[in-house]
Amino acid sequence: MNAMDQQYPTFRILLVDDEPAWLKSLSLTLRSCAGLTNISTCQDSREVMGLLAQGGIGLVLLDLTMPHLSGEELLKQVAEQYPETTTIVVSGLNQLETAVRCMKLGAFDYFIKTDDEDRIVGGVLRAVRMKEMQLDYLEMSSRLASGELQHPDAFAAIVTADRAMLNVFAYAEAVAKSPQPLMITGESGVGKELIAQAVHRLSGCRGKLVTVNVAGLDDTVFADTLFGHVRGAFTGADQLRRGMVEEAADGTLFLDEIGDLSIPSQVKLLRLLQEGEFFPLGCDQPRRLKARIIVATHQNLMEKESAGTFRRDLFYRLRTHQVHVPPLRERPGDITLLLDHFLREAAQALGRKKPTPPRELAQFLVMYSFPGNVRELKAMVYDAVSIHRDRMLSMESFLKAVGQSQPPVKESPSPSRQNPFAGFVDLPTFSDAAAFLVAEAMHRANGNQTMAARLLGISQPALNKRLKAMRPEPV
Ligand SMILES: Nc1ncnc2c1ncn2[C@@H]1O[C@H](COP(=O)(O)OP(=O)(O)OP(=O)(O)O)[C@@H](O)[C@H]1O
Repeated sequence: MNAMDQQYPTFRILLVDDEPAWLKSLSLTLRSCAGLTNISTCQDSREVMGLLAQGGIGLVLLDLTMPHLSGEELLKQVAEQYPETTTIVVSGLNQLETAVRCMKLGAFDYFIKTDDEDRIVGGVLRAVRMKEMQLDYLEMSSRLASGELQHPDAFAAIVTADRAMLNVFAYAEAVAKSPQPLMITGESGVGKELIAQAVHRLSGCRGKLVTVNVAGLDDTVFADTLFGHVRGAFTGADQLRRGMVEEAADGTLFLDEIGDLSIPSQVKLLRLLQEGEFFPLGCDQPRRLKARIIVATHQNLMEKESAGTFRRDLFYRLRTHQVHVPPLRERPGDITLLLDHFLREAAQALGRKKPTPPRELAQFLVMYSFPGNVRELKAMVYDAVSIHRDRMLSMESFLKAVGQSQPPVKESPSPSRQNPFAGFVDLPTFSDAAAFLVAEAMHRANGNQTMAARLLGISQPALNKRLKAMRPEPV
């Protein structure tokens, strides 16, 4: 056995045959035609199990007619003891029954030595890819199971301590190197683009991250933006235009707002993903897709697919890997962290000292639903910092922002507008009703008097007086 350069693939390919000339010519062919360099050879089939025990071998190519231990017997032993190892038979025997028996024993493929060289090379490459996908999958599963991030620095721009967000990071890291598409879903402003940037960083791709917002692009503009055109492709095309797919070569193409894509553009995108090639307008030479595709949407594509406005085949293709970023209101702990982060960032950007937020601000924000998510919080903080004058940040701009962006009260009568006493047989007294109301407001405001007073529409001193009056007399 002689070890050769350990380069590609990451696992070793072992060629087993008792004819040294065949071993030499096969390894040379695999090296020169397929770029496979991580190859070892073995002339004595009795040594194979020992070599497998040392580890690192992912694929075995074996002959059938060998002295001492036949290829078929060896195949049986490998399948039993190393089922994760892929085996390919390359035999001198052109017998259908033997081939069927080998496949039943678990061989991945069966070739005859007189087969076309291209066929053998193609079969080996198929097995290598399959093995790579298996290893990829195993690595992904173990990373997900461990829950630990190998490169937390890739997510440094994303401020969070939320468990669900950390799970999103673990998943994103696990699939970052996969060539398959990734779909990022979540409400507007939750940080989907930041996740796409982190995945690109983790992918190890040399190329750029190219972002295209596809919302509002009609089909012609979509095709031109993605695929580009050659000079003279249409009237006015006096310059060649490189499409974004080409710009993103060896990198990532991030298609934002994918839920807004028109049906004809969906067909074009599906073709790109299925065939792995595209034609710039006016060009009859296909170009290869060399970019990894990430898409994002705030829409429910499953619903769009049921309604017939999003193609099912594209939907399933795009969500090979899928990650959902939770809305900000579901991660209240992050609100305080993000408030502090944006206060520092805004103060720095505006060349001011970081203001101190009033104590009740964080509690107040936690009660807000943030329809615009982190983007909305960021805008609120920047606005407040830009207008504040004192050392202490005022609540005013936050109250105003929340008042303005709360969704309008629905048409249907809300419970608060119905008469809560209508069903009572015995009415409570005025003071009992007021005490219940005050207790409920304090509960909803998490004990914050300023907030509770706002909910009741009275001043804070007035609320304070009522609270004191409600306290039981000391005995
Ligand atoms: N966890 C976070 N930490 C720091 N900044 C964040 C975080 N999440 C979002 N942001 C900031 O909020 C803004 C919106 O984020 P981003 O553009 O990634 O959201 P999105 O989900 O892609 O929005 P849309 O659906 O509208 O495209 C950006 O300025 C981003 O930097």
